[in-house]
Amino acid sequence: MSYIKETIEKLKQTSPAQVEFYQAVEDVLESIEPLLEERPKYREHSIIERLVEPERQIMFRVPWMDDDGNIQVNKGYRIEFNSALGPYKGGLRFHPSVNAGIIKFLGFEQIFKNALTGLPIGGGKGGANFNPKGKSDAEIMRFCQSFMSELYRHIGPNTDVPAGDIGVGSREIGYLFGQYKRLANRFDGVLTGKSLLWGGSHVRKEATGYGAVYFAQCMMDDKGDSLEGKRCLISGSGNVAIYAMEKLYDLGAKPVSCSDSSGTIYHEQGIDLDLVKRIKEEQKGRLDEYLETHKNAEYTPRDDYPKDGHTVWRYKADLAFPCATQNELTEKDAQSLLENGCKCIVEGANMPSTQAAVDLFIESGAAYGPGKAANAGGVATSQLEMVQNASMLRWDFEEVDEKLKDIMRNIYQDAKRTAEDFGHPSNLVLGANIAGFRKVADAMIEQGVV
Ligand SMILES: NC(=O)C1=CN([C@@H]2O[C@H](COP(=O)(O)OP(=O)(O)OC[C@H]3O[C@@H](n4cnc5c(N)ncnc54)[C@H](OP(=O)(O)O)[C@@H]3O)[C@@H](O)[C@H]2O)C=CC1
Ligand SMILES: O=C(O)CCC(=O)C(=O)O
Repeated sequence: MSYIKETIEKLKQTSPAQVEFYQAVEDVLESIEPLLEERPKYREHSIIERLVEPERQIMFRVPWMDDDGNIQVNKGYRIEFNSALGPYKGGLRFHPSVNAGIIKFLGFEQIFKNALTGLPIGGGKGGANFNPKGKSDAEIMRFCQSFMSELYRHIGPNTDVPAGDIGVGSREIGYLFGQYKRLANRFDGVLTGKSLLWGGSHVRKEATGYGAVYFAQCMMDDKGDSLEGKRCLISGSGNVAIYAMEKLYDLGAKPVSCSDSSGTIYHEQGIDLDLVKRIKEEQKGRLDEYLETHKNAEYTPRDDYPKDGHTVWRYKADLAFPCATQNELTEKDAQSLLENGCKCIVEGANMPSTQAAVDLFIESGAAYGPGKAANAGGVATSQLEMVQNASMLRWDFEEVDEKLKDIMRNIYQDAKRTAEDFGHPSNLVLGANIAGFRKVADAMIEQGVV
């Protein structure tokens, strides 16, 4: 059995039932095989064995009271995965599907993504199996306060700096920060994605979606093409999807779909983004409400999706941006996209394509931008927020946006160059994994056995 296969088998025994985590580890380890052959020092220093083991995992009870006076209990998590490059950095996810394996896969991805940004941030992630849907503002606040009552003792501006992810937006960050400040008696940059009123950075809200589109722009440039006039499929209608669509419109492309966990909207004339923002950001509603304004749009409820995939990927388009959640794009979906002439797939979400779908994209020669590279604009801008907080400064929108563009361009170039160096030009999965891994591994060696 190969060293990589043996490592994964061991992981399955010692961390049982964490399938998403195995998927994320396999993706990285299989791509770095050529590097491990070239540099035996990584095996001599047991870098892989150390990397797949989080430095610290915190699991805690989150008790809170609902509006009817009933006591509810959720499971809270923070995984401080790797601090070789800097303080742990990564979002918090509030979603009923959250479990230890999901947080572990997200934390593992975050290590390499953060390394790729070239900024001094380590990898972490957290969350709770709490469902914010249908909860009142007061319930959300009590939940966030209870969550932070445990988390506050583990985080700090130089140790671990959480942010948002699925189900955690500016409202939740506000309640979390308020409780942190009350308990710690400190006003510092311990969370990112804060409101512009009290320490947030311009562009953080937009950064993941904008960054994914800047990454797509680099990919199209390399093909001697542009985004101008291109039809784009988007999944999701949350933070990442909305600001990806906004930037696509800015650059002359046309997003024609979006989705939420209940169904998919397809609108041939282009998604009405103001309406989606109103439904999802302001009213926290469901996407089928879109049809009340646009009777000519198509809505497919989730129950009517094909058995082996997602309706959104069955439409014809030039580019696809999966921006909802992990494993939302199956092998069958990848086949449909490619058969329909889609030439560029750019992941706004974390690990949205199954391994079989990724393999198909790579074999087909389509341009494929893996999430850990393409969606790194969010965490990179979070780091820019940390810099502004530490220096008590505020940069304007254009300044942060320019820095974001540069960072995305550098990530793209780094992944592309590394893929070429290892004899797999245009395989950005291999390029991103090797480029990210190498930085973390070298830092770990320099810091000794810790
Ligand atoms: N926010 C950020 O800065 C970053 C986010 N990401 C990744 O991007 C993705 C989206 O995050 P974000 O936009 O912040 O989250 P949001 O909570 O703002 O939006 C998530 C969107 O995806 C849909 N969705 C979530 N879970 C599922 C599911 N199980 N099945 C179908 N649809 C689902 C939601 O539908 P509904 O409205 O019905 O819940 C919603 O439309 C995630 O993978 C996240 O990890 C990556 C980098 C940074
Ligand atoms: O901004 C951050 O710190 C976290 C972003 C995040 O969770 C992610 O990149 O997946």
